[in-house]
Amino acid sequence: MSYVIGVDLGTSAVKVLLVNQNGEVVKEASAEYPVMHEKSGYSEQHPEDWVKGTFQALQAVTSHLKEGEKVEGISFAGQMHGLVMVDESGEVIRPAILWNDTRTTAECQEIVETVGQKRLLHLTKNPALEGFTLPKIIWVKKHEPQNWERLHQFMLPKDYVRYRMTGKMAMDLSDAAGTLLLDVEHGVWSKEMLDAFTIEETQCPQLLKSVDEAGEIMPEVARETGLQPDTKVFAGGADNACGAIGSGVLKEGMSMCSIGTSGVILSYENRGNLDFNGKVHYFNHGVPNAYYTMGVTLAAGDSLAWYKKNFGGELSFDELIKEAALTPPGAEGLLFTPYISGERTPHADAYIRGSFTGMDQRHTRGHFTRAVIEGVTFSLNESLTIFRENGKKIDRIVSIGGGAKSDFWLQLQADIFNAEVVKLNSEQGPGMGAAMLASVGSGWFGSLEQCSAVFLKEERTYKPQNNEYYKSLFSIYQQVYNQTKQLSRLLADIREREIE
Ligand SMILES: Nc1ncnc2c1ncn2[C@@H]1O[C@H](COP(=O)(O)OP(=O)(O)O)[C@@H](O)[C@H]1O
Ligand SMILES: O=C(CO)[C@@H](O)[C@H](O)COP(=O)(O)O
Repeated sequence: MSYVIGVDLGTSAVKVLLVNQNGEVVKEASAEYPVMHEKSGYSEQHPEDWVKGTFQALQAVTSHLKEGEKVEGISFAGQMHGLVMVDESGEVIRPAILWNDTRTTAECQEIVETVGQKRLLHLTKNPALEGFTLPKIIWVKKHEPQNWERLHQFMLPKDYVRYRMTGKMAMDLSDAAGTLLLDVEHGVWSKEMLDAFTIEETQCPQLLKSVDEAGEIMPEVARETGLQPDTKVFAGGADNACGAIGSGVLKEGMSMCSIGTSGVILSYENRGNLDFNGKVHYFNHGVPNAYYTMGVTLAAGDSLAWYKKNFGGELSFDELIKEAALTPPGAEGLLFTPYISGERTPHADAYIRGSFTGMDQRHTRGHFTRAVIEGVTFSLNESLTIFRENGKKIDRIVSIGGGAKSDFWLQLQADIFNAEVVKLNSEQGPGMGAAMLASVGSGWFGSLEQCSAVFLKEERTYKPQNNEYYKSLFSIYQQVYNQTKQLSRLLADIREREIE
């Protein structure tokens, strides 16, 4: 029997899937790692934790292989935008600065002042947002010149893990799109952007397509992970691009919702030369010559994880959600906004912070849990609303990520989105998408479409039931941002004050 492996280097954990030729996940393993928040708005991880976790999880799945069985190909999906800096000898220079780190508001302003908003959108298709990679590079240049001096190349998270397996530095187009240095339409590094910020092209890795081969597994890595040295390694892609592949979002008209640490509403685009005026992210797909647009909630699953850690006691996600399901829709007047790390879509605002509004004597933990889940889903509905207001017809959404483990949350998505929500045989879209890239690269299928016909199976569809009720609540939710914006600004000073 032959297999492929999909690695999803998420923010909360790395998840590794061993997949057979029928697209069945025969073994999966994961390893968690911490996120460090040294200051408000800061979010960092140690790349070594990713490598250790990935190797452990790989060992756990390969130990399942029987005599004569073989992993033919491996590929990667990864949390996007995170800045990994390596020196000439390939050593990591400082911890990675992640996608949900929002320290770079000043650098975003600098980018707009230097290039001009119109030109920036023309060149990169995207606005300057704190989470993207270029502002992080400028921040390091400015605040840590000693680290900048040492930079040989920068990479994104999954590229670093792949580099540690193959010894080759590379980046695929779908992930490079989130750096703000790529000419997204033409799929090349933008010389104008590089020159504007005096970054050498040699400091940017070689660009590959997601399906391209990206080196061979080094012998010592083969020993440590249980992979054979002749296992083919494919470039892979951004977790959302791979999530789209693993959701079957492979043609115009198809959409996905992902609730991982972040939350995403994503829609397929055939063309790379449309103008969304920076309202949504516009990136290269993992499908060759295709694109996608998406809106991002910074703390989607992360809001629930934060809430569980601080207020959930010993309860599991399932147990907490069981309590929430006993409370009525709307949590009897309790509203949550998920801005615990600031926000991206539709409010690109690093200073905004979350809120519970409407707390009442009668409210219990179940109400709070429901409010968190509803608030996150309202936030995603704001992205969906942008798409619909721009003429997209979205009445069917494939849902993936940790949030899709919960039937309650899937039904709530259908109710709030007013669309059919589809759950697939695996909620692990990015890992499945990476496995699909490896299977096409290994020659099992002629295209990702052919692969999806075999690999992806719809398990259940959730139909909207309670949309009218949620519509009125959503209009109240939409007011909270403007009503709390000024308060959040005032509180920012207190958040940032050092404790003596
Ligand atoms: N049983 C569950 N029900 C609902 N949500 C869950 C469950 N388990 C995990 N989650 C949510 O999924 C999130 C993790 O999703 P995942 O896709 O693994 O994230 P990432 O790829 O960012 O590491 C958690 O933060 C949590 O909010
Ligand atoms: O920043 C973005 C997309 O622009 C995030 O979606 C990251 O890619 C992290 O993804 P998860 O860990 O939540 O899957």
